Amino acid sequence: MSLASLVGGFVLRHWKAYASSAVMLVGVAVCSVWVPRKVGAMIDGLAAHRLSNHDLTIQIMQLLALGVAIYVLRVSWRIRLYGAAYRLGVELRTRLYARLSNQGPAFYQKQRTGDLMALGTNDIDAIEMAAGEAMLAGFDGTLTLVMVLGVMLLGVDWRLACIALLPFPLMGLAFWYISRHIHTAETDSLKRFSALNDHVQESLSGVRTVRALGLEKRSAEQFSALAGQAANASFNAHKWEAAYEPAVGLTLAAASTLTLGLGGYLVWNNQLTIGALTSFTMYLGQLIWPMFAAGWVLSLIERGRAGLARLQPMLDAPLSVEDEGHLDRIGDGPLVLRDVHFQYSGAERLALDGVSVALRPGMTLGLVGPTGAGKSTLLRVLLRQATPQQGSVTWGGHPLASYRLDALRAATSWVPQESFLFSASIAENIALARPGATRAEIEHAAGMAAIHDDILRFPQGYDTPVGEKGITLSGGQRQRVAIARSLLAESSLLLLDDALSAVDTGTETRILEHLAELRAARPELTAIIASHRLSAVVNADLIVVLKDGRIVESGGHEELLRLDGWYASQWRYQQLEASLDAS
Ligand SMILES: Nc1ncnc2c1ncn2[C@@H]1O[C@H](COP(=O)(O)OP(=O)(O)OP(=O)(O)O)[C@@H](O)[C@H]1O
Repeated sequence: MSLASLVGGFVLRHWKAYASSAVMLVGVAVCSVWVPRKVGAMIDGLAAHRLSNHDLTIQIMQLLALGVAIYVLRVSWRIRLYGAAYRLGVELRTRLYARLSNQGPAFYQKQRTGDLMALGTNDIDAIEMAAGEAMLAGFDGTLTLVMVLGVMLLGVDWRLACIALLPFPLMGLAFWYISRHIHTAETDSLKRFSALNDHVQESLSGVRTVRALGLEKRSAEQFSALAGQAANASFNAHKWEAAYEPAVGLTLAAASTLTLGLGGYLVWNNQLTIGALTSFTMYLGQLIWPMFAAGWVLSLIERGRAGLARLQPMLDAPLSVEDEGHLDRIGDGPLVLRDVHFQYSGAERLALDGVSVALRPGMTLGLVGPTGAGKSTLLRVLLRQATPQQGSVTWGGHPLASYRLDALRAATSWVPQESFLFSASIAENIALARPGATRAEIEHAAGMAAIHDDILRFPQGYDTPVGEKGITLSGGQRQRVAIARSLLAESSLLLLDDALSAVDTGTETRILEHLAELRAARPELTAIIASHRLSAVVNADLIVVLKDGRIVESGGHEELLRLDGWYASQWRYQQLEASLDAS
């Protein structure tokens, strides 16, 4: 979509605001055009001694009234127009946010957070300016230009008007040349600002790592370099914008010279009065605004076009996970993966290579294997964050893709390896999965996740703020808050992705006991526990060992020990490690 159709469509939808602004603008233009005529008539009246003191006072009062009317109308129409234009920013931001929140991990793997943030702020600001400031200056400038030219041609002297207009085509040529450079410079400026934003976002998110590695100086140098590049790019755009001013100045100087030359000649030959020449010169002065407005509008339009060119691909980016399902209730029946193959884009080998597993409702699957074996990827397939290139996944007798994403998400609770806490209280963080949950339900879930006692020790208990603006929880505490969140959701599929890795074995045992109680109370709850620590999966109904994306062993704990493969050797190793730790 072009900027013109975007802004045009917006103006049509908000035509009342734009139309009332235009009416007020016409009022401003009429009043402004009237002033020089009045001044010219006053001068001629004074020169001819036709004006009495009383007449002069009345005329001066009328001029003052015109000035006040112009002021009031200008303020009112700006308020009206800006009041409408800011809504375009809100609309675009809402669209961008909605699109981004529906994108999956594959999209975010290719995009930089700081860049997306810059799009939502700087670039949309530029587009908003094109619908507000540019429309304002464009309307105002065009109307003033038409009226002033009309009066100059028809109301003062057409010969003067024609000669004064001679330099204007050259100015148009200069404007065209400058605006092309502004577009390039603005595109570069927006890109550089994004890069700077990205650096700030990344280094602030990783500030502890930056400090721990002593990288402050290097990070500051990188920031300084990026800030310098952003400033240079912005300066370059402003340099081009500044080129409008001399073009306007030169055009006006040439027009004034030509006018005074011809005007002087006409006055000398009694073909023009001094008052008319004064009016004409004042009108010429009134052309300064439309000319500056033209430059300003062109540069705002180029800025808006550059912003839209960066924003549009994000709004149009295909969803990395399509939501084309129609079923909104998960059917009864097993969760079945059949010959699932999945390869990340750009990866050289398959992350899942022919995986087949069937889980009856209520079963617990333990997913183990060396690092990089494909455990998290398998969970991502179940979450529909990754779509297998081959094979099928069905749940309750229907392919996963036939469910609506919100239905799937409501039925699934996922605790990722790195759990994220929002800037809110602990209670609010737990209740995210079920916003209407009572305090008793939140505390019950926290008890199941073995975090209740820790929470009571925090300064404000469950109301303690966490996340960026609150206290920092330990990795284990964060994991347990995330587990509490997932248990509160009461969904039918629980996915734990190495979610107990940061808790000690005693806490792990307590959580697993609570999970066993939960499964006894809710026999339909299916759980998949991916873990490096085998103690987390010993009681699972089925344990699957993944290696290089393939299932290399599967069975119950005892069965796998008897098999004496990777699982058995890993079990012995981990048992030995635990006994060494205990001694
Ligand atoms: N986003 C990605 N893009 C490309 N390759 C990826 C991506 N995520 C994972 N991989 C690769 O896919 C393979 C499986 O990774 P996965 O995270 O599923 O393993 P894992 O068994 O969960 O590992 P860990 O136990 O270390 O968490 C690995 O080789 C990994 O490097």
